[in-house]
Amino acid sequence: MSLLLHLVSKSRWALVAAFAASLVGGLGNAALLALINQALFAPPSGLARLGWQFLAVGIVALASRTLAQSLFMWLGQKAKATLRMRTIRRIGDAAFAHLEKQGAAKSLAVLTQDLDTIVVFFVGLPALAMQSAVIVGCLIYLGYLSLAIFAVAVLTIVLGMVGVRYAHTRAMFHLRASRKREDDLVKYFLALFDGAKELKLHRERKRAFVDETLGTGVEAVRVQRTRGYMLYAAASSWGNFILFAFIGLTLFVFARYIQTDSRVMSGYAIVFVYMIMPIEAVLASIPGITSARVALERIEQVNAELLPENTRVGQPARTFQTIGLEGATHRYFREKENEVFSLGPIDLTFRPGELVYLIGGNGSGKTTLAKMLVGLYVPESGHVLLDGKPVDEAARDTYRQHFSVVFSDFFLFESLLGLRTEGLDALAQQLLVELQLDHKISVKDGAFSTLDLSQGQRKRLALLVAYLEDRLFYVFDEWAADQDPLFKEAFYRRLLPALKAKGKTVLVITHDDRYFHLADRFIKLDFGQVVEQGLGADWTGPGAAPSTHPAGLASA
Ligand SMILES: Nc1ncnc2c1ncn2[C@@H]1O[C@H](COP(=O)(O)OP(=O)(O)OP(=O)(O)O)[C@@H](O)[C@H]1O
Repeated sequence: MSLLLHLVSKSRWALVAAFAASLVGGLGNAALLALINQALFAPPSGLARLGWQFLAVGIVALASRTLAQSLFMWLGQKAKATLRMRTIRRIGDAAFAHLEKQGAAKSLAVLTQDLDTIVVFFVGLPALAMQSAVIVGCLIYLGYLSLAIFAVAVLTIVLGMVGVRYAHTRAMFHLRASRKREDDLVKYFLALFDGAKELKLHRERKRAFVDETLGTGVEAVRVQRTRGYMLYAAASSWGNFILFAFIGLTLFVFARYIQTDSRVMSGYAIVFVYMIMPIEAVLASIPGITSARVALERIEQVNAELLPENTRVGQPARTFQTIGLEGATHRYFREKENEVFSLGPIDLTFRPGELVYLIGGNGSGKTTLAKMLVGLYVPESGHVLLDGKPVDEAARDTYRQHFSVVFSDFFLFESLLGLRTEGLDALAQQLLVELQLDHKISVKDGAFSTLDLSQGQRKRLALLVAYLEDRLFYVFDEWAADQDPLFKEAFYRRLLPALKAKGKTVLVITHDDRYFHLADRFIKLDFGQVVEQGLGADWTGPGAAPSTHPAGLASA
């Protein structure tokens, strides 16, 4: 709840005003009751005065109710927007390794479900505050009518609360457990889309996934939610029973022993009948409050897991002398297989204008090395070096701005975000022509007209974005893998040398051994270790003899 208090403390005056308005509204309702009771026994001459009072109190009650509802609604939406931006910022600022480990499902569940639960709670607050005020007002009126009855009423409330509290503790357990399962459900919902092809092509797989994996999860959430809400229903019935027991005892037992006149008796009757609805409403709102509490816990937990990097915003240097790794290591622990993949220790240095190929078999650690080099992974031991100096946490974000990377699992945004070059559209359009994408896409105000492209075309577009970023160090992770021979040829023979000629450092992760000789040097990885290094010209493996004959294109 501390998060909620922190949130509302920023709008504390609105909150105070909302509660005050609710209180006035609720007390106004109780005052209307008292006036009705008075009117029943007032002489005709006193009715006009009571009528005016009734009208005035009625208007005040209505106005305060409207004000309270509007304010709580406003507070609810504000809390949602603030929490949403807070979570979005947390995700944006979190270390890449944390994001990769946590996956999207947890945060997605927070950004959608949990935030909505909190708004529902706020929307329900005016009713809750007002009904509570009505109950308080009714109790005060009861106390005014008879202190003894008031004491019995308080005793009844305490008794009712003990029962509700017990049910609440049990229900909370079920609601918490069901909320935890929701994270897995969101993950499976995403898999329904991401794995649509695989599911459509295999009926048994789809059946197993939908009926067993998803079906079991959905059923488990249903069972636990139902248990939780049924406990609240039982608590609500208990509350009602206690209330009726109190009314029965007061009217039929205590009234016989306590001196009462008919005005007091009718006052009891009106107040009791009037109190039933607010008490039921308050009891009914408890599950919503609990759900909001569970939602807040999840938001706090996800935010706590996404630790922000403690980086300082600085301008990246326009040049560098060396970028490298010194004794750098990284490990992945694969829980399911109970296996560890270790990369390193790696010692490497890169200089401006160098064209380096990183080669090695599948799973040898090339992508992991690239992620460490560009500052996405922090080496578990050793360092990333910029001009011979270790890059610490504060400098890491600035360090990353040296790189432009097209990963094999790259992502394309719908526009050229963060690029403010003069004549950006024209430059992009020109590159689209060179990459033979101009018949498919156009760029207007930095936005692409479409991203519905083939994988090879999308990669060319990613290359265009990287080119426009105009960074000092380029990394391409198996870029050419999805390209046809002509583009492959253009990539290795024209584009990479052109970048090198511009003084860029280029690290190319590749399996295309027929081009290895074009590198200034190559680095070979095997099982996470550098096993071979040399000049591209000295490459003696497959494709060592450079092919410059056009016939080579066809056989690529
Ligand atoms: N996020 C991850 N969590 C756990 N293990 C991982 C993760 N990413 C990669 N690995 C494992 O680390 C090893 C190295 O992976 P990496 O992607 O660096 O290899 P690679 O040489 O780039 O392979 P490829 O040529 O197939 O792309 C592999 O065994 C892979 O299964």
